[in-house]
Amino acid sequence: MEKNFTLVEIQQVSKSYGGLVALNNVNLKFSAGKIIGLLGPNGSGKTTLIKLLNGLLQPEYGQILINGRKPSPETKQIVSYLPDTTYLDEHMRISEAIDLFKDFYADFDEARALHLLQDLNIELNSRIKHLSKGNKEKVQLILVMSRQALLYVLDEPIGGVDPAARDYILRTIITNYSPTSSVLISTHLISDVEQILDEVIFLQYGNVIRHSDVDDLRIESGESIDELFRREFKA
Ligand SMILES: Nc1ncnc2c1ncn2[C@@H]1O[C@H](COP(=O)(O)OP(=O)(O)OP(=O)(O)O)[C@@H](O)[C@H]1O
Repeated sequence: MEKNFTLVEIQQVSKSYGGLVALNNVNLKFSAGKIIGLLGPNGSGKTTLIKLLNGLLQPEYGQILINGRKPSPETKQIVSYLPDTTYLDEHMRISEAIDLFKDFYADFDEARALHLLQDLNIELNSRIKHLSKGNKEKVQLILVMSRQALLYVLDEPIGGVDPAARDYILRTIITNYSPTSSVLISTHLISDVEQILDEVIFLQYGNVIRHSDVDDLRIESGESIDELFRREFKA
């Protein structure tokens, strides 16, 4: 598969909850080999877009294609998704969660997961429910990033993680993904994450107001992405 082929196409997608428009005619294309930041104020539609990509919600209008296919059980085999809530059974031990991922995903790299857990001093025998909030997040992210997926979709991956571990995790994200895969990261921790981003999407009231190359945007605005975000979305 070539680098720079279109991995994800979001075509004229709208989604409402009752009368509230959460996404309004969203058009986006993601190429392979990119780390893309999905940024926007609270309630701008980031999680809604992520749930649509993962087939947890259906668009009212438009369509989404991932590697040419609509979100489905087939695309789950190529999309590795970190939700914004705990997805593991809290009673499980970490070793059991690893077994679960091994059973579920043919692309799961157990050796990689074990190596990352060891680097972050996380005990395999611990039960998920006994972990601190930050360590729980680390475990979930490690499992998701240990798949050899085509698309990683990470909804707020480092909110509860301490700054030192954040840097380690961000480095892990850069070194893990291959030139044919892409990473979509939704986050409010822009200054931490912007160092690894290739592209950025700004959402506001369900509309895409920017989708730009990060270096171009920095040169054009003379600001960091964090500064630009704060200025554009000033309350
Ligand atoms: N299940 C739901 N039922 C009704 N409204 C919803 C539901 N989920 C989201 N919304 C509304 O849709 C809009 C977009 O929400 P969404 O969670 O996608 O935003 P977000 O950008 O991820 O926000 P945050 O940064 O706070 O996580 C908001 O106005 C929210 O209140």
